[in-house]
Order: sequence, then structure tokens, then C-alpha cells
Amino acid sequence: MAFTSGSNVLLKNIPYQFKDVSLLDNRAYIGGKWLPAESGATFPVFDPEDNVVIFRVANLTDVEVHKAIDAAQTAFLTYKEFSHRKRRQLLHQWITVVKENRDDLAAICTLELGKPITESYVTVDYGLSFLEWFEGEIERLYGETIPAARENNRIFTTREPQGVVAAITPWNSPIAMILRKVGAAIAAGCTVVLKPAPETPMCAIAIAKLFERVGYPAGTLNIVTGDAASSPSIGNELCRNKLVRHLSFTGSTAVGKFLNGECGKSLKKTSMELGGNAPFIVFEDADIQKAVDGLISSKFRSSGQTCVCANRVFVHRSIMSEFAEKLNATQQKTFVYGSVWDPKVNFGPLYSSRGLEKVQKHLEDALANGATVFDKTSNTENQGPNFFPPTILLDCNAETMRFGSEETFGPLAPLVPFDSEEEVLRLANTYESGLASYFYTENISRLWRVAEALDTGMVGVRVGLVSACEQPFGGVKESGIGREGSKFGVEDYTNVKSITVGI
Ligand SMILES: O=CCCC(=O)O
Repeated sequence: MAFTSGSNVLLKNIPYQFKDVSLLDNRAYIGGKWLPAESGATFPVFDPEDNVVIFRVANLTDVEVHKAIDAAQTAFLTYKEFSHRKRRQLLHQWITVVKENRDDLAAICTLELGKPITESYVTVDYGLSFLEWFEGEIERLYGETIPAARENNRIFTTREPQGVVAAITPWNSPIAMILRKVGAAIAAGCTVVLKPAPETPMCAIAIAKLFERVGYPAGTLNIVTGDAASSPSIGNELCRNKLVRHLSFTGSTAVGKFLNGECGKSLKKTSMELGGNAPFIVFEDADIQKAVDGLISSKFRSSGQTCVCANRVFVHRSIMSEFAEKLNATQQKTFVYGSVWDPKVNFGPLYSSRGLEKVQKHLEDALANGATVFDKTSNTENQGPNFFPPTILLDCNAETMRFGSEETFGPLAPLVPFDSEEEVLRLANTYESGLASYFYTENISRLWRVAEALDTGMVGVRVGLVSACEQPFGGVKESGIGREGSKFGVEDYTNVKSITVGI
């Protein structure tokens, strides 16, 4: 299927028939209207499977972003007066239309991210789980009563929506990351200007198309699209415009630090979900097959392209060879390669040639410094220009090789031997990142000791997957500020107001 009809454009034939082609708009969404860039400019979106252009999307500048923020502020003045029950009903309707359009949303995700279709359904359902969780939270945005020190005073608190939220979302899990941010902000009573990643704008547009059907005030959600070159001007407006009260960003630590600095100039609240470099530790007393299974999901999920993917794999020296053998055997059995539209396929290409280059650099650096590839994965030839197979490296050193200090964001599993708990904790906690960590042990004392000692916002103990709508998601140190998902994710978009009454 390929077609052009007004603003609904798909430039390439694909083996999927969209049920509702109106979801494939290539315009921005501002104040309830679908608009091309004022300059008429567009930017290309590529299919990662073959690097062919699939869409051309409106390339905005700060001028349109300014208008989107004004529209969001106008909508906020109406939306903030809605009762919690009414907000909940609207969110429920949004959930219903997202569910009804699950197939098309998964297809768009596969198309612009190169995710195998089966994984795309997982990300749509993961996104939906956030909306469902936030729907429940809306009516539980409670305040408190506080005993007053002055006899004639009574003090209580309420939670108020902050106002206009700017959200900047990544390419790596577009539907889930958009719904995790936008769903929480809308649940809290805020309005949103969303800037999706230039690689995956069509997921955001489709979500907004469904949002539009629900009956929120015009301007409650706005989508401002732009390519990498226009992102700095769009980002500057989002950071500097005083009507924006909260900026929520998921992406690299370098960009997060810059945005946070800019937001500081008008003291905006920020939520920053930044780079990971997660340690994954397998102690000598671990259930080895359980640890292998955990690493398969932590390391290779989304072809290794999530911020919570294991990056440094520490394995106790005494079990290294057994672990490596089992890991290799399990990954050979687990992954199926081929067209991302084939429901049996569960491992796809990287998102772009940029992603591929980084993984290749980390591999070359490790090999140049003494690492070796463990039994090259078979059946992975001719999988397209951005494909990188699951690769296990032996004889690695996290202190001297590049993967040790930088997130690889790809399916490279460097196994680093260690000899003691003290040593591995020092290595795991060395860097400034502190998003997720994982470890496997069957020793109950060690379980508590290590969980408490790991300096990360999230710890997976005997699990390779921590992400869930009810789990507070976020990091410490240079991995971020704030928590997404869970009750904290909604509270993050509210201000606590204290009201003192004299009687
Ligand atoms: O990569 C960012 C987050 C993915 C997840 O929520 O597991």
C-alpha cells in the first residue's frame, strides 16, 4: 500500500493495508487545526529497513511553536476547570479510540522505527497501559490536611495542574513514550505541546488524530514537528516561552543538561529521563539460566535500543564460561530475523545508520582492546543496511573500553569478569549515570545489600525488565530528574497548593 490523498501521504509500497488512512497526516496540529509549516517546508522520514523515504512531514520553526504554546495556554484556561470525573471520562474515550486503532498504530511504529510488527504491538499496549493507569489516578489526586501550630488555623493542600507542558519525546519507543508523558500531563489537568523525534513524527500525529476525536478543548494537545536542523529553534522556544511551566524530555544526557539549563532561566519545572549505561550483574550464586533469560530481554529488547537496556554485563569469573555458552545458545534459539512485517520476526534493524555506526564503533573499540566475539550469530546476512546482529563479546574491560562509559544503544553484550561483590559494586556505580541496574543472586542477604548499594533510580532483582505503568520510572545522578508512570508520574505535573484558613 502506498498512496497520496491530500495530506495523507505514504510514499512507499508496504505489505499492510491501513484501516484508517486519515491517521497518516503529514501536518502539524496546533490549536485544534491541522497545518503545514508556514514556510511550506517538509522533512523526510525514512524506513529503517531500507533507508527509503516513506513520508515528508511539516518542518516547523519557533514561529509556529509560539502559536502552539498560545493555543495550549488558551485551552488550559478551559480544561483546568473540568471536574476530575469529566477529565476521567475524556481520557477513557481516548483509550477506547486508541484501542480501536491498535493495528494501524502498530503499523506506523513498524514503518518509521523498523520495529518488528509483534514488538510494535507490545509498545502500543505498553502505551495503553499508561493511559489506563492515569485514568485511575485522575480521581486520586488527593490533598492532605495538616495539623496547624496556630490554634485558630486549619491547613490543607490541593494539587493543581501546572499549566502548559512541553514534551519532547524520543524515537525509540514513540507510542509508549508519548502516551507516558502526554497521558500523565493531561490526567493532571495540563495541556501539552509535543515535539516528537524527527525520526518518528507519524506516531505522534496518529495519536493526535485519535485525541482529536474525543472532544477535548481545541489546543489541549498540540504537535509541533521538525527535523534535526530545526529542533534547536523549536527547543529554544519551548524552554524560553514563559507560558510553558514544565518541560518533560526523554533523550540524551547532553541534550537534557542543555534543556535543563535553558529552562532554569525561567525556573520551569523539568522532568528529565536521560541516558542509562545500565550494569547487569550475575553473581556466582545466581540461577544461571534465569540470568540468561533476564539478559536476553534486558539487552536485546528493541534490538538493544532502550535507555534501560543492560549495557555493561558483569559476570562472576567462576561462572563466565557456563554463562556465555548458555547466553549464546539461548539467543540463537530466541531470535527470528526477516521482514519486520512478518509476525514471527522478533529482532529488527537499528533505527538508522547513525545508530549502526555507534554500535560498530563500540565493537571495533572493544576488539582493538582485547575483546573477542563469542560464536558469531548465524542466519543474519542480508537483513538490510541498518541491521546489527545480537553479538556477545568476551574478555571485556568496562574501565578501558568505550561501552564502559558510553551507552551503546544496540545489541552488543560485552561480558566483563569480576571476582568480588565489592569490586563489582565499585564498577557498577563508577559513572555519572544512574538509571537502571539489574542483578541475579539466590542469596537473600546479598539481594538486599546489593539492591540498596546500587546507585540507580531503578533496580531489577532477578528480572530483566523493570518497565511497567505502575512502576516509578526514572534515574538518579546524570540519568535524570523526576519519575514517569505510577502515581508520581501524574503528581509530577501538579503543584501542591497549601490553603490556610483562620476560623
Ligand atoms: O527507552 C526508554 C524507556 C523504555 C521503557 O520504558 O522501558
